[in-house]
Amino acid sequence: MRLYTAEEMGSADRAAQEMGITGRILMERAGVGMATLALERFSPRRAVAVCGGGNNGGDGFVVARELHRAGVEVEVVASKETYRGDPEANLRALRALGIRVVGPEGLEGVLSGAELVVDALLGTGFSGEVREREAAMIRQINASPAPVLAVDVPSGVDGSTGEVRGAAVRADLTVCAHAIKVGCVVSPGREHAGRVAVVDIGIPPGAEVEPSVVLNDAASLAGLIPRTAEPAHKYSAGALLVVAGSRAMTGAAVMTVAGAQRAGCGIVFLVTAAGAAPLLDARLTEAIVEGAPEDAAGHMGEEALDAVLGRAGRASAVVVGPGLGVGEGGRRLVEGILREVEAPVLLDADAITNLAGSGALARREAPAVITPHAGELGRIMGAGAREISASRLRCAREAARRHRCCVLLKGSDTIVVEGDRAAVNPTGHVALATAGTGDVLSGVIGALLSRGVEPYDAARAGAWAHGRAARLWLEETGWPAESLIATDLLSHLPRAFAELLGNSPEAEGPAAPGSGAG
Ligand SMILES: NC(=O)C1=CN([C@@H]2O[C@H](COP(=O)(O)OP(=O)(O)OC[C@H]3O[C@@H](n4cnc5c(N)ncnc54)[C@H](OP(=O)(O)O)[C@@H]3O)[C@@H](O)[C@H]2O)[C@@H](O)CC1
Ligand SMILES: Nc1ncnc2c1ncn2[C@@H]1O[C@H](COP(=O)(O)OP(=O)(O)O)[C@@H](O)[C@H]1O
Ligand SMILES: [K+]
Repeated sequence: MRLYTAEEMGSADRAAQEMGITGRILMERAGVGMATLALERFSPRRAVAVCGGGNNGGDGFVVARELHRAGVEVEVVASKETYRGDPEANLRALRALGIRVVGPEGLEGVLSGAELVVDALLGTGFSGEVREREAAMIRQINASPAPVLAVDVPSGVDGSTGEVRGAAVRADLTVCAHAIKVGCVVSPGREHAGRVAVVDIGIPPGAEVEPSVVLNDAASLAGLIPRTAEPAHKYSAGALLVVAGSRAMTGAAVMTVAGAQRAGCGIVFLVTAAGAAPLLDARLTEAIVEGAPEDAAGHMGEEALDAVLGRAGRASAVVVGPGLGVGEGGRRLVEGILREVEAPVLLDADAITNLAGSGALARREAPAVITPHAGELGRIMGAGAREISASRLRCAREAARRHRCCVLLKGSDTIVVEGDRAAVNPTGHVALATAGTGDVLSGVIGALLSRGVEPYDAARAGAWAHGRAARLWLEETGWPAESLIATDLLSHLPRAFAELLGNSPEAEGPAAPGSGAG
């Protein structure tokens, strides 16, 4: 599925016009397609179309005309006094049909009794902060009890970034012309968009441009995860070292290791604080657990580095961080790992926090992935979680550039960035907002790294499978999303991976003796 920024959509639009498909044709098809969806999804008897002064408003005029033709009682609010070009022609058609058109001052009146509001105030031509006049209209739309269908992008949301500065429409359904706009899948825009649909507006294939952000769907991940090839042994299937846990925090290490095992690792080593090792050894039947020196707080510090490096020599990837503990010793441990370990390293949780103010990631030449949530990213970017959350795509890109690594920024829209590449994951679910799911994710991505998958692809595939596992659990149990606990993901990760691998475990048949991940 394609994602476009405003600029990319503009390029495709211009290319289409150069091929003789006029803006008027595109607008007509957009409006007709959107009206069809409005009728299908909402069956309104009374509708209001709130139309701005640009082409987004022009689309809205076409939607209004089509709804009227289908017998819906329609009223139109036109935000500008004078229109030009295609929007003007479409507005004239409304007037000729006797459809009532009022100015912004009439909005409140027409909203009462509406069964659908079509939000065509601002589209991809908008960025920055909404001016007060339009902001007041947006607040009125949001105060109306009627469902809202947003044309192309919810008004007030930056279509290229998902950023919202000030007022923005909260839609139930956003219908994008030709391609989903990036701002409809990146938070906070994502939360404003509601469900997202696309209508074909007749852009010919030759007019497509290369998108700068991709939707991390199953199709884009096809073929990226290798099966374990014969002749195989447990090391060739992927050997992961997990450096996690502290005396008072053991569950995080369990979930990271278990996530890695279910994502196909042949062997998982855990180096943990000495005080946590006996308990973790008992709980992790298949893993090889080693206790390393700990400080008075029960955290591993620089003294644990020898144990870590000893094990790292046998591992094809390393995950550091869950339950590690925060402090100066932990910082030196993480810096030592980044300096000494050649294999891909994934940093999560406290390992990221420990690097606040450190240049160790940027200095590292070998591959690295970090998997922060907004708060953790803020710590290594010298910013607050709110600042990160307001500009997620920009901040993830900036972090990847500054720290020279692959960045997976967690959230409802999990974003993966490396260099110029960026992907937004669609499988996330609110059910994942529960303690420990991030630990499972770092184990899953670590497993993929250990199996030789490139960092950017490992992060994308891991995020996809992690979200998909939650959805499979919801489908299978029928239980409320709130009841999911992180370890529930473990039993559903295999089915999520089966979908990515393209064949179910049953279809594969029983493994021959001596094959598969040990
Ligand atoms: N491209 C395509 O292929 C196709 C595009 N299509 C459609 O066109 C849309 C893009 O249309 P667009 O470029 O005319 O811009 P649009 O979103 O209507 O915004 C301009 C209006 O917003 C206003 N405005 C701006 N900033 C503001 C602010 N801060 N605060 C308040 N107001 C502000 C600005 O006001 P002005 O500055 O002019 O006073 C002007 O009135 C796109 O989303 C899709 O729906 C389809 O028809 C088919 C093919
Ligand atoms: N509302 C949400 N929708 C989708 N995914 C979410 C949501 N909230 C959290 N997640 C996902 O859940 C995981 C939480 O990770 P994290 O915050 O590190 O938790 P923990 O440290 O407790 O494991 C991340 O993968 C994140 O993307
Ligand atoms: K809109």
